[in-house]
Amino acid sequence: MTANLIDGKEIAKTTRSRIKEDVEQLIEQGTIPSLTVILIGDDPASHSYVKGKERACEQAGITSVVKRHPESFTEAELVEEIRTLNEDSSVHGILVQLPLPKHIDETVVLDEISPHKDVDGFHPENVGQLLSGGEGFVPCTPLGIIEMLKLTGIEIEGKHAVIVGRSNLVGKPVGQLLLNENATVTYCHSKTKDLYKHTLDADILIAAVGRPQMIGVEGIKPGACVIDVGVNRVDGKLIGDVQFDETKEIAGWITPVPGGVGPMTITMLLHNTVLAAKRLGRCNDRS
Ligand SMILES: NC(=O)C1=CN([C@@H]2O[C@H](COP(=O)(O)OP(=O)(O)OC[C@H]3O[C@@H](n4cnc5c(N)ncnc54)[C@H](OP(=O)(O)O)[C@@H]3O)[C@@H](O)[C@H]2O)C=CC1
Ligand SMILES: Nc1nc(=O)c2c([nH]1)NC[C@@H]1CN(c3ccc(C(=O)N[C@@H](CCC(=O)O)C(=O)O)cc3)C=[N+]21
Repeated sequence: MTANLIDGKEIAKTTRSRIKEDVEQLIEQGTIPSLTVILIGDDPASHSYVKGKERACEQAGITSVVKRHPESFTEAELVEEIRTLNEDSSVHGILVQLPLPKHIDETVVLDEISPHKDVDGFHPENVGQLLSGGEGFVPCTPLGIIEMLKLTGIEIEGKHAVIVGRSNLVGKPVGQLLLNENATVTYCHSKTKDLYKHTLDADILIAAVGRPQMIGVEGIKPGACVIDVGVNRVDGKLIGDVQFDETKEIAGWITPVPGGVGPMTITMLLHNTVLAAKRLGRCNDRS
């Protein structure tokens, strides 16, 4: 059997044209959705991701502003900048590109972003909303994964979802979303013993580790849906966390890298920015 490919690029394209219509409607009503990205330091990968975000905003009609700062930018300066953006009613979404330089405390910074503008969904208030089933912002990569599964028609309810990776950015929130969709969820991580014992039972396997091709075909249940979140640059090429060529022969569904989860992450950033603009617009109407 050869797996069906989940074409993230194509799904992202369709979803982005829907978002663009929403943006046009908002603009007619007098609101131009706007995202500000803060980027510190000169990590080439971060600069390249941010470029991708800028391009996607432009195509969707969303205003994007990138504040680029040198590695020496201080935590106090960053907090001050975030406070100014929180107060600025023309800014709907704020994103601080991670990772931050070592001298800046990520928790301090992420807590400072207004939860109403936190389009990454990293603020504790939004994390709490995700746990309690509230209406906060959901992190983009996990949201993109669920959207892909739904639009592809893959059933989640009652399925065993196994997640390899438990980061705040991807692993934990994607598990919570799958649980909210009535999957049975297992988390694996670096201390997990006998990893494949767990992954071999996965109907839906989410690989979010950041180690090139660490999950081999021997860890895949035939017919499973395999979502590869890993983006690893090896010899100038992008490689996922799953051994794609072998796995695609036995899996039911698989996402490629590149062209899988990545384009959906950016699409959900656009989605969250539009959502923030709609919600903040409503607040301003009331005041
Ligand atoms: N496509 C996209 O849109 C995005 C892709 N990514 C990519 O996804 C990958 C993961 O990102 P992120 O979650 O931020 O990474 P982190 O480094 O924050 O987390 C990695 C996780 O993998 C676990 N892990 C490490 N080694 C092993 C092992 N040998 N066996 C099992 N688990 C292991 C860690 O366990 P422990 O907690 O015990 O340390 C940790 O929970 C990266 O390649 C990143 O580039 C990230 C965001 C968006
Ligand atoms: N505050 C914050 N929010 C994030 O969401 C965030 C972050 N920091 N730091 C880094 C990670 C990583 N990430 C990716 C986004 C898009 C692609 C993506 O579009 N990838 C393309 C390939 C792009 C390329 O060619 O380089 C693909 O997989 O097809 C990948 C990775 C978001 N992250």
